[in-house]
Amino acid sequence: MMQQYLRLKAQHPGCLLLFRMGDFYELFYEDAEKAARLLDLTLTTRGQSAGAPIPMAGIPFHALETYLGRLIRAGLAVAIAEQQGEPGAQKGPMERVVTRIVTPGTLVDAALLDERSDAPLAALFIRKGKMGVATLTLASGDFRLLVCDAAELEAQFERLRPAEVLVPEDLPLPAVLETERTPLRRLPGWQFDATIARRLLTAHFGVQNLAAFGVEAMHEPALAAAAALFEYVRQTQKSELAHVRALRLERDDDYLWLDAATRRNLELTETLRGESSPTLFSTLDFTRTAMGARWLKQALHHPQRSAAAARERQAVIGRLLAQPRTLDALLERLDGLGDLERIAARIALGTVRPRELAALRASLRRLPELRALLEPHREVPRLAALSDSLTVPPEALTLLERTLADDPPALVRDGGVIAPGFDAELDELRALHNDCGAFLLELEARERERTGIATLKVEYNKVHGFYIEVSKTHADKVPADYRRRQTMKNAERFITPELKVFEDRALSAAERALARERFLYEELVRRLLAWVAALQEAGRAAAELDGLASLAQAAERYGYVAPEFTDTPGLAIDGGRHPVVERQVETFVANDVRLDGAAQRLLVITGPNMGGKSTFMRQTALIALLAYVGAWVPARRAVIGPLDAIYTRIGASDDLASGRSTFMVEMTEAAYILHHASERSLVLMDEIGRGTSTFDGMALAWAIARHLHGKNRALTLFSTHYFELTRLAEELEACANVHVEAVEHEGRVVFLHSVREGPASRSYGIHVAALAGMPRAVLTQARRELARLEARALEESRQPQLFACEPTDDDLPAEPERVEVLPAWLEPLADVDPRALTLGEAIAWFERLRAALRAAEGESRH
Ligand SMILES: Nc1ncnc2c1ncn2[C@@H]1O[C@H](COP(=O)(O)OP(=O)(O)OP(=O)(O)O)[C@@H](O)[C@H]1O
Repeated sequence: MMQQYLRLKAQHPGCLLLFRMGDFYELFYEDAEKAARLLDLTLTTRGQSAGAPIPMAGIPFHALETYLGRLIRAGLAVAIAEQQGEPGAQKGPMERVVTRIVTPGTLVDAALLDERSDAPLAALFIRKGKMGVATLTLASGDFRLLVCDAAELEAQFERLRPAEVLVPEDLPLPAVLETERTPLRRLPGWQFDATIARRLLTAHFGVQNLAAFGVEAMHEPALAAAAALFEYVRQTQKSELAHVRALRLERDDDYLWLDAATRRNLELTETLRGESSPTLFSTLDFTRTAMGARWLKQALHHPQRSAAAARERQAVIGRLLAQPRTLDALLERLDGLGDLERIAARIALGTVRPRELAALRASLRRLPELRALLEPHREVPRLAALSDSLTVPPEALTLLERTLADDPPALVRDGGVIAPGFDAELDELRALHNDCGAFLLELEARERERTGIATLKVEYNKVHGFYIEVSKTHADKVPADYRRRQTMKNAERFITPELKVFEDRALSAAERALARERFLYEELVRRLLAWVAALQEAGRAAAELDGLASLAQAAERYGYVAPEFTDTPGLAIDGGRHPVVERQVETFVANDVRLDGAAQRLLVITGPNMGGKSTFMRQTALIALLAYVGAWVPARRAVIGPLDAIYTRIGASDDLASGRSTFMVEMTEAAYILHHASERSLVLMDEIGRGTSTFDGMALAWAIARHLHGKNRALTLFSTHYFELTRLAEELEACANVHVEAVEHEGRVVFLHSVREGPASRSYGIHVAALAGMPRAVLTQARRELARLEARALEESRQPQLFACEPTDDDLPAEPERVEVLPAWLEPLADVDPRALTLGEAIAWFERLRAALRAAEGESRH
C-alpha cells in the first residue's frame, strides 16, 4: 500500500496527496505534518520507513469539502486518490486512482469558490524585458493573453489578482513575486513554449491559425505562458475545457492604466487594510446576483479608454433611472437568478450538480420575461444588445423540464434526480422498488391458496433475504419447487424460483435505479453542452444588466450625475464628492476642481493635516475613473477629457517584506510616475518627500513637481506640507495654489473641508496634535520650538532663497511685483506694545503678517 502511495505521490509532485483508506483520507510524511499544522489534525504514525515511524494524519471522508476549502485557501494544490472496486474483491491492497486535483487557480466547485469574485489562474513568461501573461478563469471560461513590459508585473498582478500563478522554474523570481502571498507553481521551463501553444490552441479552437484572434508575432511570450497554463489545466481537470471558446487579447490601450499603488490607494474593492468595506465597490454594490457583483468589480478595475463605450453604459443607467418601473421589474426578475456563467462552465467541465441544473431551469424560465422588459427600450443600443444576448434556444429549457426532477437532491448519488416519466427503464426499476410490499402480499395469498397452508408467510430479513416460512406441522404440504433456505426450531424457511427472481430484481433495483439515474444525468449534461456558449453569453448579459442596474440605484440614492466627455484634456468638476467618504460623514463638503492642459495643469494643495487634502485628491481620481467605467458620478457637474492613466503616490507604507524603506517605496513609485505619465494622465502626489529629512524632502518634492509640470505635462494634484512649494505657482505657467480651509476657534482648529484658491495660511500641525491628545508639556515645547524656527527662517529669508529657481527652457519665471500698500487689518498693530505680548500672541501676529505678505504677492501676480 505504501508503494502505491509513493507512486501516486511521485506522479503528482507539488500536490498534497489525500489517500482514501476506508472512512478516512490519510496523509503521510511531510504532507501529514503540513496538514496537521494547517488543519489542526492529530499527527500519528503508521508502520516504519528506514527504521523511522511514518508520520500520518487523517481527515474523515464526510468532512472532505471543509478541510479542502482550508487547504486551498492556504494556497496548496491537493490531489485526491479514491479507492476503486469493492473491498476484498481483489488480492493485495485496493486499487487507488487520483480522481480529482484541486488547486486555488482551478477551482470550479461552488462550495469552494467565492461567489462574488473571480480570481483567475495566471501563467507568466518573461523574456528580454517583455512579459507574456496568460490568464484563465476556469469558472467562466474567460481566457486572455497579454504582452507588456516586465516592469508592469506588480501593476498587472494588482489588476488581475490571480488565485495561483505558474512560472518557469528557470525564471529568476522578480521581487514582487517573492513577497506575494499568491501561491506560485514553478513548472519546467520547456512547458513554456509558443510552438506548443499554437498547436494546442489551434486544435482546441478548431482553427487553422490564431490570426483570427489577432495573435501576432509580438504575442510569442504570452503564447509561451499559455502553453504551460493549458497543460496545467488539462492535467488537473482531466477535461476538454469545452467552455473556453475564445481567446481574448488584451491591449494596453484598452483600459485606463492604473498602477498597483493606485488600485490599492483608491480602495476600489479592498481597503488599504485589506477589508472589503467601505470601498468603492461596497458603496456602489446593489447587485442582485453573484454574477452582477463580479461584473461590477471587474468594471471598476477596468475603466475603458473609450468615451463612446462609457456613454453607452451611461445611456442604460439614464434609461433605467427615467423608467423607475422598468428598473423595479428588472430587479425583481434578477433577484435569485442562477449563476448562468458558472453553471455553464460546470456543464462544460462535467461537474455540474443537480440543484445547479434546477437553478438553471428556473433561470431559463425567467429569461423571456427579462427580455420582454428590455424590448421597449431597443433604441438604447446597449440595452438592445443585452436583450439579444439573453436568448437561449428553448430546447435547452424543454430538455431540462422533461429530464430533471422538480426538486432534485444536492448529489446524484442521493437518487431522485431524473423526472418520473422520462425513462421507462428507470420508472420500472423505481416501481419495482416501491411496489415490493404489494407483490409480497400478492405472492403470500397465492401460495397459501396453492399449498393450503393458511399460516404460510412471505418475509424478508437482512441476512437471508426473502423467504417463505412454513411451520413444521405443515412440512408435509410443502410443494416440490420449494428449496430450503433455513431450518428453525418450529419452522422451515424456503425460497421458490419465482421469489428468487423477484429478490434479485428487488435488491438490485435500487442500485440499478441509481446507476440508471447517473447514466441519464451524464447524458443530460452531455446534451446541455450544445448550449454552453449561449448560456455563457446570457450569463454575461444578465451580469452586466445587474451591474448597470446597481450603478443606477447608487446614482439615484446618492444623487449622482452623468458626466460629460470632451476631447480636450482636462477635468472640470463642480461640487465633486468622495463617493465613499460622503457615506461615512454626517455632512460632506462638496468641492470644485479644474485642471486643463494649458492654463492650469498643476494644483499645489496645502492645508492642515486632517483638512481633507487626500479626500479631495482621491475623489477627483474616483470621479474620473467612474466616468470611464460608464457610471454616473458624485458631483453637480463633471466634464472629463481624454485620460490614459491615473497614477497615485499616496501615503507611506513600509514594504518591510521586500526590505524597502518607506522612503524607498515612495521614491520608486514617484520615479515610475515621472517615467510614464503623459499629458493625458491624472497624477496624484500626496505629501511626497515626507519620508526623508526636511530639506531633502522639500528639494525633491519641488523638483518632482516641476518635472511633472514641464516634462510630463500631466494633470497633477500635488498636496504638500512644505509651504515653500506654494511658490511654484509664481514660477510655472500652468500651476496654481489651492488650500483646504480651516479656521481657528478658541485655540482649536476647525476643519471646513472646503477647497479654496491660493495657498494655506499656516500649518495647524500643533493644533492637530492637541486634538490627538498630545501631552500639554510636549505641545508647549513644540510651540516654543516653532517660534524659534520661524524666527530663524525670517533671518534666513534675508539671505538668498533656498530654492531660487533657475530658469529652464520650459518655464519662464514670472518676477513677482512688490505691493507697497498696507492693508487695513494691520493698523491695530501700531497700538500693540511688543513687550506686553505673550509669546503665543507674538507668534500669531507674526503668522498673520507672513500670510498677508504672501497673499499680497499672490494678488499682485493676478
Ligand atoms: N469634503 C469633506 N467633507 C466632509 N468631511 C471631510 C471632507 N474631506 C475630508 N473629510 C473628513 O476629514 C478626514 C480627513 O481627511 P483627509 O484624510 O483627506 O485629510 P488630509 O488633509 O489628507 O490629512 P493628512 O494630511 O493627515 O493625510 C476624512 O476622514 C473625513 O472624515
